[in-house]
Amino acid sequence: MYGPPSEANREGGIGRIDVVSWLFRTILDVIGLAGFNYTFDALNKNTTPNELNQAFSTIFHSGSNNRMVMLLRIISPVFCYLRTSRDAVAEQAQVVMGRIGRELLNSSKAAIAQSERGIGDRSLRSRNLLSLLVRANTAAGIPESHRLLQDEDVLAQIPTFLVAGHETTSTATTWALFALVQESEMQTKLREELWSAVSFARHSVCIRLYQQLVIVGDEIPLSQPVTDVYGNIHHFIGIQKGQNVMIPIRGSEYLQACMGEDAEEFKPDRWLSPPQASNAIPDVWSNQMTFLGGPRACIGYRFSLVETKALLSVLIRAFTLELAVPANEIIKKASIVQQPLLKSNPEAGNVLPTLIKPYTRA
Ligand code: HEM
Repeated sequence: MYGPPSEANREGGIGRIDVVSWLFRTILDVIGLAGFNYTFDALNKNTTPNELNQAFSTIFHSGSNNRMVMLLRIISPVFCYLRTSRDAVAEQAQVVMGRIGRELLNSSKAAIAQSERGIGDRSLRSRNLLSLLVRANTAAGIPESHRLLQDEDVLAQIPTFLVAGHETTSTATTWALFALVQESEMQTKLREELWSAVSFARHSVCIRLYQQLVIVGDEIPLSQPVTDVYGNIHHFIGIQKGQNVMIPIRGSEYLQACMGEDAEEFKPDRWLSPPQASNAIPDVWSNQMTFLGGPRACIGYRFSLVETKALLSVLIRAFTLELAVPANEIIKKASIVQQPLLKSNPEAGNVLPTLIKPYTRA
């Protein structure tokens, strides 16, 4: 794993880092503070990962075999009976998460009770997803009929926000940087725009090209008839209640019919005037299904976009970035989200080796 730019690899002001691991840590710190006012301190390389960080890593980064089992379990509940050696460890980690979650919930309740009495922390830091949930359920003046969440319901949101809000955003930002390190002209153009503080809207395309999530639903409408391998023409696909459906979000966003012939190109300027046909894509944001659409759409998409924009803004303004390996060395590994791997060394896990150099404005 590549660490921070050390003296050993710092040549001519150039450092070599692994973008994946540093973004992973950054987003963990962000979701900890913004989600529950919890300090993971993951960016601090000198401290041992704290208990929740360890529990979280155990549950969600427990090896490629587990990912395979996880995918199989999504495909069919039968595979839920398949135990892996890591299941017991993951269950133990869940106990730790539950305990810490309860502590966070109790301190959030105590802080809200204090602030209602006009004492305690009234800063922005005391406002986070957990405290908003607790406040919505407990604050004086909320009618009894609106207090719908039990403690267990609130607690269940902690792992939900950690899972839904962590790897998704860190991976989106990783692929955004992957696109930018290969297009030095685009990177320079972006840097100029950022220095002149113009909108970030164009960088949405990085998410469009690389992000992918497995989802579950109960109905598939077809915009055009489809002919199956037996020659039968289908105008709709009926699915049974409880059946799992995988939506190839990434595939839908490469559709030339919607995005034009250059659909596969990294071309941020397309968003200055998006193809008319892309309006047909069901979405909550920017003519793309990255965050899905409709009632099951991502509830954290605005949060995620703000995070990604803030990170790109800070990084691109402060550094010039280059791939530290040839681009064809980076392959994409499909999982819940698609991650980068080194073709010559997949055992190294998800990495994106990158050379960074401080940018000095002329
Ligand atoms: C680039 C980043 C992200 C992507 C691509 C993404 C994508 C998605 C997608 C496709 C879904 C629908 C999944 C399904 O129905 O099965 C979803 C749901 C969800 N997302 Fe995100 N997400 C991102 C970031 C976030 C963040 C930062 C948070 C929270 C802080 C978050 C919280 C959620 C939650 C709670 C759901 C479940 C919503 C529901 O079922 O009502 N997501 N996300």
